[in-house]
Parts: sequence; structure tokens; C-alpha cells
Amino acid sequence: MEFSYQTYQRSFQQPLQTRYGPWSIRRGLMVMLEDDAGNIGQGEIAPLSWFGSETWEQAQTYCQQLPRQLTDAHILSIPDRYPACQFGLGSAWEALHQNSVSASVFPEICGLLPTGSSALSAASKLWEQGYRTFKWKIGVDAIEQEQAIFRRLIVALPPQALLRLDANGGLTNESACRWLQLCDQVMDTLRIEYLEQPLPPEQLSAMLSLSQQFQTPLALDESVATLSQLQHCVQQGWNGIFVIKPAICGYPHRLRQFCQSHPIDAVFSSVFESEVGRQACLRLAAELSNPQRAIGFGVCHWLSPDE
Ligand SMILES: O=C(O)CCC(=O)c1ccccc1C(=O)O
Ligand SMILES: [Mg+2]
Repeated sequence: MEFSYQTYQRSFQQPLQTRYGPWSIRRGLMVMLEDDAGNIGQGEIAPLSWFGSETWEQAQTYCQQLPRQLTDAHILSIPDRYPACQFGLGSAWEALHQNSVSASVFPEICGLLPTGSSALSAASKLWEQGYRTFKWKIGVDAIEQEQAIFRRLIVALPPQALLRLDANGGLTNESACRWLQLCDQVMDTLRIEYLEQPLPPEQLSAMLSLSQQFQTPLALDESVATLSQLQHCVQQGWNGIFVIKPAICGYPHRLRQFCQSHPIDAVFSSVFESEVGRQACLRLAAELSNPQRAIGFGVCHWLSPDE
């Protein structure tokens, strides 16, 4: 089959603030496979190097050195250090071979709130639009400031709402305890669905012990960016929630195999890919994400439209 690709670059209407700093441009690659009959399968490579995937430059270099004519063996032998390339080419291959239909049953989507106090007005807008699960980033500003906003946020949201917090690994053991104490305390006002990745990925045993100390559940995200990390954390006995970002997790067929053979509590989530990658991720999410939980795909309106 014939392989071609094109780089793309899109800016966010507002930069995403995380504890890694602001993120304002999404760069990626669109890949295309065409067989002799003229059938086409598209895929998207959307790296997230601060999560441990290859960089955009590395993905581009990898695509550059691939021959124009690819065999199945080429597709299946992308090294594990290129998880976003594995996903992009693997999903293009699946699109070419299966008559890939759009996801039919659609899981509920989690609305992403902006950091800081603009979360308050955004929350009521998103509630009106029908969102019932919300995510708010913490570990960006001082803890006193964030906890003050948090206290306002939990009374501003209707009591049926669910709130997830995402620290992106930016807390210390001490500040994580302060957050978890507060989350446990406010449980009767608003249910905190979970705290996502309180500590950096290398501190798995500390997160395991936190998960035993508090009632508010914990989710791993950065710790399980790729499939081999996911396998490792399952082996280490993590039985909490796993956030899975299929676009950087590696080959879709391997992820499918793993999730089908391990009954994990998975929440599928985006890395702000464009429409091609999003559709591939949503199909996997519809198959494999825990149907009781909202998926993390609620942020495409932050991106300028696809060119
Ligand atoms: O999970 C969601 O609801 C939205 C996606 C999200 O938060 C995210 C998007 C891009 C990169 C990192 C993250 C993250 O979960 O940390
Ligand atoms: Mg996260």
C-alpha cells in the first residue's frame, strides 16, 4: 500500500494551562494509506512528548524515513518508542481494512473547565449545555488559592454533578494529602469522582498508599501513558482508575487486546487530536472505556476549526 503524510499545526483558541505551563499549539501528522484498489485509510499522529511519547519532530523524522510503499510488516514493526506513530499508522491500517463505522453508542463526555476562577462561570455554561461530569486542573497556582476556588466551585455546581480533579503529577505527598482530605470532607456537598495523577509517574508506590488512606478515588494518567506503562501498573497492583489516551498509547489492536483481557476501570481521554484521530479514539472508547464514567473528550471547541 502507498503511504503519504502531511504535517499540521493548529492553535488553541485559549492556551491550555497545566502545571507544565501553557500549551497553545497542537502539532501533528496526518497519515494516509492507499491500497491498489484505491481504498484509503487515514490516521493521525498526535504526540504528547511531555507525557513521554515521541516528539512531533521525532514522529516526522520517522515518517520521512519510511518507504512510500509499505507492507503490513512495516506497519507492525514501529518501535515502542514511537507510540503516537504506532497509533496513527495502526489506526490508518485498521481504517483501510475494516469498514470502520462510527461509534454507535456514545459514552457521556466530561466537560473540561478552565483553570483558575473562570472555572466557575464555565461550569454553569457547560451544565446548561448538558454536561454532568466536569474536570478541573489543579497544581497550577498556589494551593490556598486553588482550594478557595474549589470551595466555591463545589457549591456552584448542582449536587448531581461529578467533579474530577487533575493535578498532572504536580503535587507533593503533602499537598496531595491536603487535597484528598478536602475532597473527602466535601463529599456530602459534591461527589469528587477522582483525583487524577496527584504525583509524578515514578511515585507509584506513594500513590498506592494515598489510595488506601482516603476515600476519594485516584486515577493514573501520566503513569500509564503507553501500553507498557499500563501493563506495569496493573502488575504493581493498581486497582483504581486508569486514564487511557489511545492516541499516545501505541497500537490500537494491542490496547484492545489488553483491555479485553484485563477488567480495568478505564476512562478514555483525548490529547486534543483533530477529527481523524478523535474518531479513531472514540471508536476505541465506545468499545473499551468504562460505560459508567464520562470520557475525556470534551474540549474540541477549544481548538480552532480543522483547516
Ligand atoms: O481528560 C480530559 O477530560 C481532557 C483531556 C485532558 O485533560 C488532557 C488533554 C491533553 C493532554 C493532557 C490531558 C490530561 O489529562 O492531563
Ligand atoms: Mg490528566
